[in-house]
Amino acid sequence: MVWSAGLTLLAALLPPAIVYVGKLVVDGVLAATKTRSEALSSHTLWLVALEFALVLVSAALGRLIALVHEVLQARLTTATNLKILHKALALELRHFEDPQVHDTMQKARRVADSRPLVIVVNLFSTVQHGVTLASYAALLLALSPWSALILVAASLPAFFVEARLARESFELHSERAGAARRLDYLEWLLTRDNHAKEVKLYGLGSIILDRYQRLARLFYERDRKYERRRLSFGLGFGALSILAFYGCYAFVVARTVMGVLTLGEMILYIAVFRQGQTALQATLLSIGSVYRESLFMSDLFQYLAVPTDQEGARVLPPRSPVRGRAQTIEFRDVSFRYAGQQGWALRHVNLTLPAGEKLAVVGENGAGKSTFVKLLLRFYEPTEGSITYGGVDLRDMDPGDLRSRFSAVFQDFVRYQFSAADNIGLGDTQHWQDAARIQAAAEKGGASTLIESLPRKLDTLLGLWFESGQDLSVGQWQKLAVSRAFMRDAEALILDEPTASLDARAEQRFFESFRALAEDRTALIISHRFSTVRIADRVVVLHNGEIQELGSHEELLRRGGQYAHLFQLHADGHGDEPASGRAGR
Ligand SMILES: Nc1ncnc2c1ncn2[C@@H]1O[C@H](COP(=O)(O)OP(=O)(O)OP(=O)(O)O)[C@@H](O)[C@H]1O
Repeated sequence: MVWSAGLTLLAALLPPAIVYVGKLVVDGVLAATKTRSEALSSHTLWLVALEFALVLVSAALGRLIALVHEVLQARLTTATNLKILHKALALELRHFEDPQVHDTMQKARRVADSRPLVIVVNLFSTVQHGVTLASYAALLLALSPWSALILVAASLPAFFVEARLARESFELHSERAGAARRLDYLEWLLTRDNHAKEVKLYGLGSIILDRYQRLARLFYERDRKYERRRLSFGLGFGALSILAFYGCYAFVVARTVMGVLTLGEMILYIAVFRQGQTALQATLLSIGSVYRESLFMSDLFQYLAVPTDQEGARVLPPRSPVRGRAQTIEFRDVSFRYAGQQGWALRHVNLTLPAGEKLAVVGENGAGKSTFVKLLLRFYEPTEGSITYGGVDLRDMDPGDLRSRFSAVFQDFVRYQFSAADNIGLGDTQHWQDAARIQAAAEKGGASTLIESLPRKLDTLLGLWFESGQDLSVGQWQKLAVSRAFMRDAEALILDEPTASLDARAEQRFFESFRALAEDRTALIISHRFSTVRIADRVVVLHNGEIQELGSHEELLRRGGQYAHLFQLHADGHGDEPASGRAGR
């Protein structure tokens, strides 16, 4: 920035100096031809050399400034992107599920690439052109204050129109942020590997492409209309400034013919007027540009200002149950409604999980199982009621502290396109490079045979996104996700359909070892599979967000309610014996 400022200031002073030396040259030539003086002509030649040197420096300065700006651009873009990413890390889950926040984030990311630099550069060039302009103005005022006034008056309307168009362009962009995101989505659908199968099988290409084209055409039409308006204004006001220039030109020529001005002065004034006009327009354009870009930058600031302080603890210092052992978890009359939704996702949930209990959560699609987990991890707060962990209200705990006590295998676990070691190690950021721990976790998660079969064992890069990556089957990825969950020495485990993609043998092994692996940790298992559910101490059946039944597998079977009914259906469909004796415990 300092380099840019210094060089820009220097560059600002050069054009008037060059013009002035040009005037001295003309005057020198006239004087020399009149007097035929040797000394005068050699003096004039030195002036030409000086002008040459100044032009050379000016050209070099231009290149140097461009270099400084390149460097600044690279640093500014990284810095802005880092800010955006830091903010993304601070966002809460509810933000990621909010289309408005997505729009804001999208707009902020578009701003990050070039706009910050454009503002900096234009601020400097405003100063540069301003300084050049001031020096021209000083020269011009000596000729005629009127011509200076005309110069300014002829440029102002263009400036105001430019500012107005800038606002229009910004509004245009803001309006269509949602549509732009849809366009990105369609593009993403057509270009990502995991969509290719369906797109090809169902022949979706033309439908998606058609939607893309229709949206893109809409954008194009609006852009064209806007650019046409800009052009017509530009032509009109351009003609006005040419008129002003030639008016003054005629005035200066007349004064020279009358002998009031020397030829050198005439050349000086014409150059000053022409370049002054250019400098003034450039100044106004830079100001307009700073204005337009700051409108766009407001998107970035709006995104950075998305409030994320709702996650903090209610009390300071936050309360924290003793670490290192399982704690009682209690839902006290918890009801929850997603923002903007009418219906309740959970209603009057009362449930106590003693430390170390293994609880299965079952229920049909949309019953509220995932919501239950989201509340427990404090991704959301109950609309009514409260949840306690080790007797402490979750709202009084630091969310980082709370989450560090849990391990989880989510239904939509992540497939990190990193090495196999990273895929497991990232489950515990404290020890993520500890090979012995990774091996042990792989063993627990049933991934050790898989890792042995990989060409570079734990160092094998997984996924097909990068060169030499090795893709895995869904079940193999799931084994890594389960291993990742065992990386951390957690107090509680959350397993959302942990065996959904495992083969029969792997599933069997998981059941057999689950109790030993879970040890005395509290565990929450969400599943539609009754074979999985039976390894739990108790089962809670959710229905429309409410607890419908609660008890052990055997109790619920005996009760003959919804659970027994579903179990029977499942057994009929799968040839499973509804015999309680086969329960995992
Ligand atoms: N982010 C969200 N915003 C608004 N409503 C939501 C959101 N997530 C879930 N819901 C609604 O809340 C209710 C409970 O959803 P939840 O995801 O907890 O069900 P689930 O039991 O986990 O279902 P599944 O077995 O299909 O995974 C559903 O009616 C669902 O439509």
